[in-house]
Amino acid sequence: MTGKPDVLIVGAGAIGGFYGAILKKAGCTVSTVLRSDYEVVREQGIRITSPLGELSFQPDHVYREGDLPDEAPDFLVLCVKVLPGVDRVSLVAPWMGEKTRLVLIENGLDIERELADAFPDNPLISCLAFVAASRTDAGVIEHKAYGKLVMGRYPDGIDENCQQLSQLFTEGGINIDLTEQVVGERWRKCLWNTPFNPLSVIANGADTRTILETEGGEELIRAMMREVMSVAAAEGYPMDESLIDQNIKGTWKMPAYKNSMALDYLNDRPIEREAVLGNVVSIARRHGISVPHLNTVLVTLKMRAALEGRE
Ligand SMILES: NC(=O)C1=CN([C@@H]2O[C@H](COP(=O)(O)OP(=O)(O)OC[C@H]3O[C@@H](n4cnc5c(N)ncnc54)[C@H](OP(=O)(O)O)[C@@H]3O)[C@@H](O)[C@H]2O)C=CC1
Ligand SMILES: CC(C)(CO)C(=O)C(=O)O
Repeated sequence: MTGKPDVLIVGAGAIGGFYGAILKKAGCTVSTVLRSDYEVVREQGIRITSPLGELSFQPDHVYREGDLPDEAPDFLVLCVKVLPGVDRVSLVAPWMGEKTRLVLIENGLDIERELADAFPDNPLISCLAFVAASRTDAGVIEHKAYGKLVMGRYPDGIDENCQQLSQLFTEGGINIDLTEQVVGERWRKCLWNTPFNPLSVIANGADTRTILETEGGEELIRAMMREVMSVAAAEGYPMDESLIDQNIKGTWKMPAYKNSMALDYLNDRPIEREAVLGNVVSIARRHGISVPHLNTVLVTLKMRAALEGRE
């Protein structure tokens, strides 16, 4: 016993492994539920290279689906990709206790609702990760840069659970922005992800530079951003137009970068098309808002997936 909370990471890939390491550094007991990396992580732990220094760690327990922990964790941190074939409710259900706080570190819009409905009595903390990390081999994670988390209670507010988790991440060396409006923050993050991630896949895994430097590329991104903004506003999360310029300028300043969806596509893994793009188009439809650029990208991705036998 460390006196610090027990944390269970479900889906310890790039994000789960990295943020699990931060919580371990903060003194928490950190266990993992793994699938394909189970044997390797049991033997060798999670190896991480990072500009933050040594973060590699051996999880306190290494589980796989079907195992049952002796005690439910204080925090269950879910970091699997949000994919149509992945039943996240069934995945976490066996590990949830009465007092377990459920934490999501995942991309996408409207991804909390099904978990909030399934576990109405467990506090739900939703987080957005601003980090560049990837899993380069089984149990091996490369953290390249950044790491900030934006965090709030779902659907809104900041409670003592958020404060406690935020404190732990801070102790582990990560910057945290606590927000009263985490859903609004998801829209702000998707202002970037919803155009860039799917477009990089259509462009065969293109990086940010290629997208912006291609004639018409920046214009296309701006048009998609405007559509995301109009849907967000209809949902009650208006954003200032200047955010588009800020995002574009910030991206020009970054070195060429392949986002997580581009990496999934290039590594032949399923992409989070619905969580990042499809849900935005569905919400637009509900409000009767026309989003022709987003819809074109969505339908094109579906065609590609059909041709490539991806779904
Ligand atoms: N990587 C990044 O830089 C960023 C990622 N994000 C978001 O974070 C989330 C996680 O992404 P990331 O960590 O990159 O993804 P990874 O693919 O690296 O990790 C996901 C992990 O979940 C595991 N998993 C899936 N299903 C199960 C299961 N049934 N039981 C146990 N483990 C399972 C996978 O195992 P297996 O190998 O068996 O599939 C894998 O280890 C996504 O929503 C992503 O969009 C957000 C910002 C940046
Ligand atoms: C913001 C960014 C680009 C990395 O933090 C991301 O969310 C992704 O790679 O999907």
